[in-house]
Amino acid sequence: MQQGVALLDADLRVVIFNDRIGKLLRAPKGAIEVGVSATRMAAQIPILARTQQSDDSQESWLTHLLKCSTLFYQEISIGERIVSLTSTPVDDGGWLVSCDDISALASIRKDMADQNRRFDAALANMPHGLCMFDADKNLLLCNAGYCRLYDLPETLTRPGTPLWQILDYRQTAGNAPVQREAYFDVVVEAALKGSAASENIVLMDGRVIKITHNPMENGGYVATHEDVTESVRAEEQIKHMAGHDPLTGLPNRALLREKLEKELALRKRCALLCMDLDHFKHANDTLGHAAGDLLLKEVTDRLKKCLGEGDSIARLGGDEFIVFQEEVQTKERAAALAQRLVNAIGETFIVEGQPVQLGVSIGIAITPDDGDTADGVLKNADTALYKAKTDGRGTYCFFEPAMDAGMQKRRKLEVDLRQAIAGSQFEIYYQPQVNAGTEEVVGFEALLRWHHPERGLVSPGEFIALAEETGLIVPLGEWVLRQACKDAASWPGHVRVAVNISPVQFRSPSLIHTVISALADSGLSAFQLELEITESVLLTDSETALATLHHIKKLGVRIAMDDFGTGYSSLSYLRLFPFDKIKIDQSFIRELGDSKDCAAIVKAVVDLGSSLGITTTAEGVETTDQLDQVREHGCTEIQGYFFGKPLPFSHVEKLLRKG
Ligand SMILES: Nc1nc2c(ncn2[C@@H]2O[C@@H]3COP(=O)(O)O[C@H]4[C@@H](O)[C@H](n5cnc6c(=O)[nH]c(N)nc65)O[C@@H]4COP(=O)(O)O[C@H]3[C@H]2O)c(=O)[nH]1
Repeated sequence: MQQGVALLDADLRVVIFNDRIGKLLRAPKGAIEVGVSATRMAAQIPILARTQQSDDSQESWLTHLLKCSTLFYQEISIGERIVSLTSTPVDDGGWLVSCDDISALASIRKDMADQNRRFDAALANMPHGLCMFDADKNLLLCNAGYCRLYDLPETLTRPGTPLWQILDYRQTAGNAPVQREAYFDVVVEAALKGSAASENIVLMDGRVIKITHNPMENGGYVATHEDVTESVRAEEQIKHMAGHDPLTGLPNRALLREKLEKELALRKRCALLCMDLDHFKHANDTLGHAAGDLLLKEVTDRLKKCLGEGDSIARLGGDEFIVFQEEVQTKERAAALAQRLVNAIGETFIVEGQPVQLGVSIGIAITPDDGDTADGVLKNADTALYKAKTDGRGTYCFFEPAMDAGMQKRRKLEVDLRQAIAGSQFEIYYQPQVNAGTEEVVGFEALLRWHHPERGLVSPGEFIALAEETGLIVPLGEWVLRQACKDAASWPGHVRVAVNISPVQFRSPSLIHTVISALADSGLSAFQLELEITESVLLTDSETALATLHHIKKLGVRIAMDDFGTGYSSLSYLRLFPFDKIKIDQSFIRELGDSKDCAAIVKAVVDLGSSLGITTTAEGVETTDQLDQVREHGCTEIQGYFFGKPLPFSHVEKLLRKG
């Protein structure tokens, strides 16, 4: 038997006992014997007389036995052991005393108490709110985090508090869910019906609380409440950044495409206005990028002000914007918006105290007529934009299917052009320039020709503009310059070669280096080289352009102003730079016979040239009549079919040999 037992009679004397009791109580020998009284036992075994420290009873075993007749239970520490001591009154007035080693049980109980304490502490320190409600939506328990989250008074945290009472309080405190009904449906009712889920609930004070609720077996639910405002904001920010342009805050291409796809699915009639700022690159280059950014923000503000209700705007990058106009029943509505945009951007901007003039070109496509996919509509609006730009910029243009064919042709030409540059399909033709008096050849103008594998000889009028737009003119122009120098190096020293330099090529930072190395590689004297530029070179960033011109002129290379008279300010540019030559545009020469004005202009230019000591060349002289007139006006040099069409290099050699 594990238990120790002893039976006491009504006089509290031992009637019977087993050995185990003495061992468990660590009784000295003879302390428990038949006939021994409880008082004597207590004297021999002190713990039986000691007042209890634990339990509710403050009595000792002996005191209780002497005055009481109810069951008495004690736990006593004896050395390392915990021993239970139970004294049960028996019917004839005696007691049955039993004791047991409950050390193992006591240790389990202690562990459980510790665990409970730890659980309570964890509950109190939990950063999240935790609450439990029963099936009738009455509070079972909540932790400190829950109270902190909603600033609940203690009276509302007591078990039994109805949920509606807590929510009413939160309503007045300003932190109830914004959509209280929805909160009930998606969280409370769902949990009570037995489904576990997680929901983000927005509160009246703007915070976002993630509520995770789990149904309990008894029909109630337990929920955690976590303040996720910060992470939701961060997530929103990241999402916003993915769909927006950081500089202007406008939606970007990805977001625009998304919106467009949605509208297209509804088959609504909307307008897409694809915009490109005119002269922005120049402003950005001259003012610097910081000012360029300010300018773009200002542009954005102006564009926004032009929009009507339901219209939206996006930035595709650089100086490209898109306006999306909803519900466009008539083209006039889109045209009116486009005109407002053109007018707004046409007004002078002031950036860092500097006036800046921009413009905007707009291509318009209407859905679903001009495309039923986002990419299709965007492409067509872009095609119309290209047309608006070639129509002279600062204007708008609606997409027409015929434009598409033109655009495809242009794309094909671009592909061909790239292949041509890589595959050496170019050749330079040379057109003689003669002295007006002696008719001696003084030079040749280098004119580019393209031997297209399918189309045969293609003239520069068809591809120079495209080469400029795509930037291909830079490598192409460099090839012309190097080849022309190489060819001219075999000519007599007094025969010059004139090479056209495109404004795009002129702005390229490598131009000066290219000129120097073309001369060095070919061995051509700098004085034999003439660069022909048009006034558009000086139109933008004239200070840098003038510096480049001076640098090249210092090398000994001559500079000619081409197409003189076709621009607006040819005359004023003559004051800015000491040109070596003015080439009077062939449009004046062609009209010489019919227009007195043209004759007067040619005369004025020649006079101006002679007073400034500048050579004047009449371009496009085809007839004896034209030749006589330009000679009469005093032109120094002549170029035109009258003296010779542009010829391949091999013919030039023969011509020069003939003298
Ligand atoms: N009807 C008529 N035309 C005449 C007469 N005399 C000359 N022409 C043509 O007038 C153009 C003169 O060249 P441009 O004004 O510099 O105009 C050139 C020039 O601006 C550009 N270009 C040609 N080659 C190059 C080049 O290597 N680089 C650059 N950047 N542009 C070039 O292409 C333009 C056109 O070149 P082309 O077709 O070769 O046309 C040439 C020439 O063939 C004439 O008596 N009657």
